[in-house]
Amino acid sequence: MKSISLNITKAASFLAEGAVKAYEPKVKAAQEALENGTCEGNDFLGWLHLPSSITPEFLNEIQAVANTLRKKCEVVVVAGIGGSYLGARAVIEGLGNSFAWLVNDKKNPTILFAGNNIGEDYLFELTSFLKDKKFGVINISKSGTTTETALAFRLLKKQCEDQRGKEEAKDVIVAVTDAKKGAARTCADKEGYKSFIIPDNVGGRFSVLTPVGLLPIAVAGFDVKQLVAGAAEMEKACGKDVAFEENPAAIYAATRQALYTQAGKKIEIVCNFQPKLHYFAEWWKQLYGESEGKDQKGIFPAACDFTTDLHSMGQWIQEGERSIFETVISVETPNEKLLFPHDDENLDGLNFLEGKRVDEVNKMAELGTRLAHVDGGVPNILVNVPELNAYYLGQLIYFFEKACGISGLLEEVNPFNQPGVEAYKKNMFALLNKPGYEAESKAIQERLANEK
Ligand SMILES: O=P(O)(O)OC[C@H]1O[C@H](O)[C@H](O)[C@@H](O)[C@@H]1O
Repeated sequence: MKSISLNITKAASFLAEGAVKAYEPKVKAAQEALENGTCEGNDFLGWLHLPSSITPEFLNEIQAVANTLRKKCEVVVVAGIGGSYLGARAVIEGLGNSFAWLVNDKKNPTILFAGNNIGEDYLFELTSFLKDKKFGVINISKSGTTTETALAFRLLKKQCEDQRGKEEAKDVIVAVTDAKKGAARTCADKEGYKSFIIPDNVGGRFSVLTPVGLLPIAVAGFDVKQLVAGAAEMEKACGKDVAFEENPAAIYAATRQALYTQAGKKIEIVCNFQPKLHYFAEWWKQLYGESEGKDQKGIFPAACDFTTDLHSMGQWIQEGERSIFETVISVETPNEKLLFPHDDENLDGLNFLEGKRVDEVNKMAELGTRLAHVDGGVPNILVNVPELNAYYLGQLIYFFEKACGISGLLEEVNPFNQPGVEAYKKNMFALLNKPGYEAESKAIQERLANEK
C-alpha cells in the first residue's frame, strides 16, 4: 500500500538553512508530552491512539446501525455543527459522486446536513423537501446542548414522527452524544433511540474517527474499515519514535511554525485541485483554527479550491501582502478517466489536448500555480495523496490531527480547548432572554441602549 507524503522543499527555501530541523528537540518534547499526557489539555488526548484502538466488533456495530438506516431511509439527515459535522461531510463529499443528490440510483440514501446554521430558509426548504420522503436523522452533539443542532433536531424529530409514526421513527433516529450529559442524551434515553457515545476525552474537532464521523460515513455507503485502517497506518508513521525527518506530522508542524515565527507567514491557505476536497479543507480549518487561534496568537487557517479560486483569489495570492503560505493537497490519480475528444473545426483551439486526460491539464495547472506562487513569495507545502479513497483519507485525517497537536504545543497554547467560542453564545442567549441569563440580558440591553 502506498502512503500520503509530504514535500516541504518549496517552503524550506523561504527559511534559513536548518530552520525546520532546529525544531527537532521541541517536536520531540511535544510528542512526549502528548504520549505521556503531560501537556495542557491532557484530558482530551483520546484521539491520539484512537485508530489503533478501534475494534472490528465496534465497526461491525456501526455498520449494523448504518445498514438499518440505509434499508429504511431514502434520505438521512445528519444534524450537527463544527466537529459534530465537518469530518463526516469532508469524507462523504471527498468520496462521493459530485452530483450524488441528483444521481438518485437508490444504491445509497441521500445524505443531507442540518443543524450547522440557523437559516430559516434553509430549514424551511429542507423540511419541505423531506415532506414526501422516507427520512431518518442522526443527531450528533457532544455537549448535547448546541443551539443550532438542537433547533434543527426538534423540527426533524417532529416531522419524522408525524410522517412515520412514533414507533417507526424510533428505528430511524440515532443519537451520537455524551454518555450521560446533555439534552440529546436525555432525549435518546427517554425515546429509546439507538445511540452511540462520544468519548469524553475526544474533542469535537478530533472526533471524526468516533461514531460522530463513522456512522454517517457508513450510512453514505463508504468503507469505514478502510478509513480507520488508513488512520491506523498514519498513527504508526507519525509515532513518537519515528525519526524527525521521516515523520510527516513532525515535519509539517515544524515547517508551519517556522514559517509563522521566522518568516512572518501568518495565514495558511489549504488548497486543493479537486472540488471534492472542499469540505476536507473546512474540516481542516476548524481543526487548526480552534486548536491554535488563542492567546492572541495562531496562524489563520484559510482555504481555496483551485483552479476555481485562481480566478478570484489568484491575484491576491500572487501579489497581495506576503503574509501567506500554501499547503496543497494534491491527488495523484483521479478515480475516473476522461479523455479530450477530437474536434475537426478546432474552433476552441484545444486540439493540442486531444487524447489527453483532463487530469493532465489539471496537473499542469497545479504545478504552474505552485511555481508561480513560490516565485511570488508564497512558500508551498505539498501533501501528496495517491488517490481519493477511504484509506488515504483516513491517513490524511490522522496526519493533520497529529500535526495539529504537535504544532499547537510548539506554539505554546493549549491545542485542545476553545474557550473563545463561548462569547457569541453568551450574547445570543442574553439577547434571546434564555432562562438563567437574566443578568447578561439586562447588561446587554443596557449596552445596546447606550450604543444608540
Ligand atoms: O458537538 P457539540 O457539543 O454540539 O459542539 C459542536 C461544536 O460547537 C462548539 O461551539 C465548538 O466550538 C466546537 O468545537 C464543536 O465541535
